[in-house]
Amino acid sequence: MVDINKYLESQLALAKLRSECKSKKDGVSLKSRTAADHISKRQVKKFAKVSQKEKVDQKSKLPQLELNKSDLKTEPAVSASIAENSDDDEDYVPSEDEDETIHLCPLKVSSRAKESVQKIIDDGDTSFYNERIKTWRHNLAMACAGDNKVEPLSADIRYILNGNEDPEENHELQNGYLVPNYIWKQLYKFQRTGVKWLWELHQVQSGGLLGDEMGLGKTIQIIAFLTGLSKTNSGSWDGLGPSIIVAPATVIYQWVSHFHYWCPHLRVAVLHHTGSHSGNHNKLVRDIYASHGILLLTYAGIVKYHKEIMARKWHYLILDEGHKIRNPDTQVSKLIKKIQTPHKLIITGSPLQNSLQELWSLFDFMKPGLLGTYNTFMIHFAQPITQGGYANATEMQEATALEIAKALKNIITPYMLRRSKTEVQDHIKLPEKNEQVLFCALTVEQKDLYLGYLMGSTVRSILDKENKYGDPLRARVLVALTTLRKICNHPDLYLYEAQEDCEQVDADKFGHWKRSGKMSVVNSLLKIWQKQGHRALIFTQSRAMLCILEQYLQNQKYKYLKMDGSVSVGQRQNLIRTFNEKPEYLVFLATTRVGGLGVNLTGADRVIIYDPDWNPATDDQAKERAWRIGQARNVTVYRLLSAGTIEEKIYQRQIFKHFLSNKILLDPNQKNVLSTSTLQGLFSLEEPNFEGDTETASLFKHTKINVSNSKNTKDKTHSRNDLHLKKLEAMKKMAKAISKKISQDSVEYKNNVEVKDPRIEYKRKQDILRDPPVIETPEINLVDDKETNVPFEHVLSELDIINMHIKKDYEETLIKNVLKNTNPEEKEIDDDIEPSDTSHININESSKVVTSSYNDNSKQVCNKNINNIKKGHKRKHTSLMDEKVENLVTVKKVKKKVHKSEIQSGSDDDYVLSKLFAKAAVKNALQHDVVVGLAEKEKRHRMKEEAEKKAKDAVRALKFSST
Ligand SMILES: Nc1ncnc2c1ncn2[C@@H]1O[C@H](COP(=O)(O)OP(=O)(O)OP(=O)(O)O)[C@@H](O)[C@H]1O
Repeated sequence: MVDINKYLESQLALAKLRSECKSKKDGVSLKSRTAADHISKRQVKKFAKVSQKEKVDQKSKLPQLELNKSDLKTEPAVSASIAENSDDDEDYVPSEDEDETIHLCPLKVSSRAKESVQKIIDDGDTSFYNERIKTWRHNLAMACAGDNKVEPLSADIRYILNGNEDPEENHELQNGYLVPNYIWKQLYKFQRTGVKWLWELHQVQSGGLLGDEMGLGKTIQIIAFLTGLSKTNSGSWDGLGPSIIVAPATVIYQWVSHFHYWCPHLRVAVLHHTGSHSGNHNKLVRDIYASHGILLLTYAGIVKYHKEIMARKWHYLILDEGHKIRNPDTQVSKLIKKIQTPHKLIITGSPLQNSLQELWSLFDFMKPGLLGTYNTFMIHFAQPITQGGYANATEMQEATALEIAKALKNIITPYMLRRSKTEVQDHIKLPEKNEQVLFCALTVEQKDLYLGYLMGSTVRSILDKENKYGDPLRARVLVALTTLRKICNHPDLYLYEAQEDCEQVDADKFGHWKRSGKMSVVNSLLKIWQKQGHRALIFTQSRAMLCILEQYLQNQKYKYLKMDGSVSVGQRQNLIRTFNEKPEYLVFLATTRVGGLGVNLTGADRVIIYDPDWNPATDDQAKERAWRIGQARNVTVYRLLSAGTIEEKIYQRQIFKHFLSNKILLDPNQKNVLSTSTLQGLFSLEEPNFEGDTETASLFKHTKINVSNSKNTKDKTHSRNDLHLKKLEAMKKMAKAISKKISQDSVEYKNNVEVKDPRIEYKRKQDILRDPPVIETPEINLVDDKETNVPFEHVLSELDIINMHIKKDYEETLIKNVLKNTNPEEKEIDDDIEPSDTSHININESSKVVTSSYNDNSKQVCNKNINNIKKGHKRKHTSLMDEKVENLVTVKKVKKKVHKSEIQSGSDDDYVLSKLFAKAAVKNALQHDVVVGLAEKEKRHRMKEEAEKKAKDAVRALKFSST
């Protein structure tokens, strides 16, 4: 006889298995798998194209970058050929082009960034230049005559208005070099040293690198020096001859405005299609050359106008952000090195970014031969120093690296002047800067998509040891990493790519901030900062992400300005000026590449680096836009990283590069920390360890920020917050226990009372087991929207938090159920809960009242809440819950009163962090400065002698190679 129960059981088990397989293959959802399949198919097509192109390139003998797995173990560097072919991925690919570009965003974001701003006009147009000079002379004469209402102001006019008499007065340095007093007196002491150093280099006709940290006034030092030359009637040009300054597109007009202010008599023209010159650009070059003026070009401009430029011999060639020629193989590097001039200068705050090869390229421009031939330098210097930097280096390798790094430092020191902000702090008195790395949790959707893609065919093909998928491995790695980074930023960046062309984008849902862990953090930060009166810069690598952020800012009605490649080069400086001058703008939103280099954005005192770059210098440059001369308020920088993902690996890689760079530029004894990463490691999703730390946080444990223990913290806020957290945890545990009990009770109860049919009963049991009551983690958001006069911090008791922020009224239902289904024998519900911080709920069947071991106050609140629930009273916020507005505080109308003490940056930051931790949006925070500046002086004497010998050999080899 067939046992009907057994049959049903097996059928149910089968059905369950099928449905599980269908919905969650390999632990990811169907949606995730479908998206990964779509994307992988497209990517395969792309690889085929790249592979084809590489074959063609090989045939035509174009410069090739070698591809092998060991390369990728250390860095997934990018080849130009790949960049050209991966249109969709160009956001994350280094590029020189900062000119107009298209948006890759499906949203139509109305651009409020296009403010009507006045354009800076260069001296390309001769009549305009003559007019400007006339006005300046007139104003100067008026100022000398005592009129103090002249406009526009230049440095010399201001000097007169400040009570000085003679604008022509000069300060004389050695060998008759003259610098006008109106500039000299304005320079900080270290800047004067810079001008003297430039003059020394000039006299021996040597090139040099001015490498002061970002924001210390390199531009002013160069302008002061050139002004001095123009006043010193000596040399082959009898003063200053025609000169070229090459600069990133975003800052060429910044140069114009600085020249007009500091050195109004010089003619400064922009050779770019946005410049004021009309007619033939050859004529402009001729005019500027004849008038001993300054010609400003972008790096792309060098390629465009190289024939006109190379046809002449120039007095000075200055490369602003000269690290742009760090790759010796690019066309622009090669062309720049061919321009005829005896005086070459590089200005950059990031002279060494990725590898020592870059240093070689910079010196090859400004001091050819100093570092020998490329091959000799790489073998005798770059390789041993890099090797010694890895965590798995032998003691011998470390000692050798140390000595060679010292030798290299000695060689380059005379031609490189670099001062850090710390060194000159006594002069410039910069406010404090606090820099933190926030490890943000992925949302459930992001995690699902991330894992789905990791299991997809693109990643499988990369990790396949036999590599049966064929070349190009590098292209596949790059594309896969880029895809993962998109998921980390926002799921829609990935899903949009995965969908079919004909599918419509739902503009309401697309890019919603709640679907991205990092955007949720941005949302909290901006709310808090707006209340605290801070203003923020937000940098992201990708234009599509910029678009999503812009849409978010518009939805939230924040005032912002936006700058990316689509903003005309001629308008960028004005946009920056508008932001600095108008405090009503809360946010300046920019792509790291366009807005992160060379510009002054001191209007902001908060910076968010939304996504990390492989190259730490890119992020460093961006964050320094706010923390520079001219900044009066303390600056806080947050780098956002998705915990456990590729972004953590990028950050670790950044730290390694910092060590490498510091070894040469600062301290050869820099300690190494990281091992080389593997492909396997890049394509994984790390879970936090047993202590809840992310991989990086556990590596740099000593720099971890413990909000509750932080010294500067406002004690009250923290202890209160700590209390909330503990109680929240306790409440969560309690909720779990109650829920468990309810399901048990209800099963038992129904078993006894209702159920007759064994098949129905079995099915019901299975359903409960398959779909246990969902324990919603109470999501909290401590930031309020509405206003009352109740102090913000005092409003939220722990019960309020639970009651206010739970989803779908879970807790209310839960308590109601408990009241209905209490078990007299069950006293202590949860053994895990510690007596000190918990509410051991005793359930009294007869009275059906929940009592707890809270203090009286809490008890009252609790009872009041329960009574309210019983009476069917709902809090005001429930109406919003009904509208399914999750994550928003809707409870009480609260006005955040900003305490004076909170205005101090330190406590502000701690306050902000405590909020972020409380919401569990941030898993860990590290003090970035400490991580990077970790320079334990580990002297390794044992092998010193041998290492020194190797270093001497290296220097000898280098000298030999350059003769
Ligand atoms: N001596 C000075 N007097 C007044 N302002 C100064 C002085 N030196 C620098 N500044 C101001 O400091 C800011 C930073 O200067 P600048 O842009 O030249 O820095 P930088 O070193 O070139 O930075 P970056 O490497 O980021 O390009 C500018 O706003 C500049 O006007």
